[in-house]
Amino acid sequence: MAVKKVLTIAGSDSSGGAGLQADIKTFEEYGTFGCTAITNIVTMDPQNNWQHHMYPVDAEVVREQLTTIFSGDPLSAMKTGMLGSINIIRLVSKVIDQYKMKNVVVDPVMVCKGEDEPLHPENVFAICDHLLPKATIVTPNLFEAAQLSDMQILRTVVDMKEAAKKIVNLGVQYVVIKGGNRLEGNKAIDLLYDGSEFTFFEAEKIHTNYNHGAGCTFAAAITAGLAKGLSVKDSVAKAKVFTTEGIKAGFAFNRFIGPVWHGAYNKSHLS
Ligand SMILES: Nc1ncnc2c1ncn2[C@@H]1O[C@H](COP(=O)(O)OP(=O)(O)O)[C@@H](O)[C@H]1O
Ligand SMILES: Cc1ncc(COP(=O)(O)O)c(C=O)c1O
Repeated sequence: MAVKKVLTIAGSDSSGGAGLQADIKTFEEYGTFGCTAITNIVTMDPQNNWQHHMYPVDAEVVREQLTTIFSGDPLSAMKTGMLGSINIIRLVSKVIDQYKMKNVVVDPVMVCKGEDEPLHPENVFAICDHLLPKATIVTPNLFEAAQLSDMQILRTVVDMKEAAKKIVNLGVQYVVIKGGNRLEGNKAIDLLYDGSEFTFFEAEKIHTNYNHGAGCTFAAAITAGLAKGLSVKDSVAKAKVFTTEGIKAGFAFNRFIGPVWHGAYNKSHLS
């Protein structure tokens, strides 16, 4: 059987843990073939407390990358990460229609970990208007879920349920809200909602700071699972285990940051 082609439209994280680097590493671990359209190049400054700098790619260049990618056989699934501008969000929306894409995973990246303001608040509205009605699943963390649902910061599972209902009302088929490290308690709880049923996915909370790229890895794993024909629920269940293994194997990249290791799941399951 031919290998399944999958796409990420995302920013580049040169440190290798997050962004499109996380995505293609994860796609590869799942045995799928990853294509990338780069929207931003993110650099981090070790002389300046790891301050992030964003170098946006022109929307026209993103369009050319997408034309390259869609010039062959159809893709089985796609995900979006850091999109950066309304023009790029609109472009992605058009491409989903033009190529009749199914299995669309939207990771509504608004901040890099540790920050608490959306980089571009206007993009939140554009994601809601142009992407969510066309997406199979959206994968916000607690902060992003609060932004999408126009709620205050989410603190409890009850808050997560309320936000999930509001987000599905925006037109997306499924939402999975990642409680992760930020939810109080000793479990990392994620909540999947399809408009009628709530499903919880739980793992022991791992006490680590080395979880850079966990969100990207989780969304990329869902994307690859869908491409391989898993249901949404099974894709999320497998992505949860895949990401948890990655976090357990996280390591210090330098004194500022520690990425997950995308190869951990297969290493532990194959050896
Ligand atoms: N410390 C942790 N222990 C266990 N699972 C975690 C931990 N931190 C995050 N996760 C899980 O990793 C996945 C990504 O979540 P998160 O890190 O919150 O996303 P993001 O990178 O978008 O903020 C989710 O399944 C979440 O529950
Ligand atoms: C390009 C890019 N995308 C996404 C993210 C978000 O990463 P995470 O998966 O840790 O939330 C980052 C964080 O640095 C990034 O640089």
